[in-house]
Amino acid sequence: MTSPVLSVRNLNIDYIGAETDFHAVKDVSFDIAPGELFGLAGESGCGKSTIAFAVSRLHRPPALIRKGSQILVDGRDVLTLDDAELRKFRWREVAMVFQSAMNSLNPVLTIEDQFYDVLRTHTGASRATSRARAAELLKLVDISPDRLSAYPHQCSGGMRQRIVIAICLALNPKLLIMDEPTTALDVVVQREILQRIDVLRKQLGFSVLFITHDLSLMVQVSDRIGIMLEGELVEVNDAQTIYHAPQHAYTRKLWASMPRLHGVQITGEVAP
Ligand SMILES: Nc1ncnc2c1ncn2[C@@H]1O[C@H](COP(=O)(O)OP(=O)(O)OP(=O)(O)O)[C@@H](O)[C@H]1O
Repeated sequence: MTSPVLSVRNLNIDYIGAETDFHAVKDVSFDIAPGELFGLAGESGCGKSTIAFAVSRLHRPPALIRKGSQILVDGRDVLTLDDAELRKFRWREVAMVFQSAMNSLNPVLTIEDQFYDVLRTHTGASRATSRARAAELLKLVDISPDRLSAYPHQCSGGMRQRIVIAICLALNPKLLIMDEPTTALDVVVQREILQRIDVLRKQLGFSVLFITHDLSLMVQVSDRIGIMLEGELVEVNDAQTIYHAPQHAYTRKLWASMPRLHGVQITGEVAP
């Protein structure tokens, strides 16, 4: 078997409180293979975002990762990285698209400058090199390079979200983490963005950790899915099994709680 890009082993995360600690992630283990799109689903508060932040080493106090937890990216434990190693790790190894990331673009910088910021800092790129690379990246997400001179407020929500994804792909990360990346967008735009991600990961070979509470959307785009319940990973299966023959009682309960899609395709293509 090919070595996984991400291997999470016995991950335990607490939120430290004044009175008591809250055990938000309980002994979670899973792998993501190269090029795989792995979905993490479960109701609000089950610990999905806490895992996403830990994998990108963006977790902050009061979140505390317990001893004995391991997060291996390409075999290297990211929990042991020092500050200098972390600067190289972020964007190059793992990039993260947050919930409503479209609002994270700097409103006073043009789209070109937002790319330049990342490319100059991490690769020392000149303005001309950065501009050429930014144009290439925008094309990947179906945006005309004419937009380079625009400001974020001149772009639609869906376009801004795709720009954030393009910036995330600028340094060819091995893993793209998308935490509810399209929740704030309408259904058609959501679908377009996820279709684009599906094409790109096949073309460029990166893996994706995709987080949403929307299981119907998830089965349409994921290879495998992990179901979380109150901090525990209760089932990991391929998308077909999660849809047609869920093994865990909680997965069945999740399905029962949402409108079932008819004619859903789970071959990687999003159903029309
Ligand atoms: N800074 C914090 N301090 C204390 N508890 C927190 C903090 N952040 C999150 N939690 C708790 O940890 C648990 C897991 O939260 P998390 O955001 O990871 O869930 P989630 O599954 O991503 O939910 P959602 O889908 O609503 O984003 C929740 O019970 C939440 O209330």
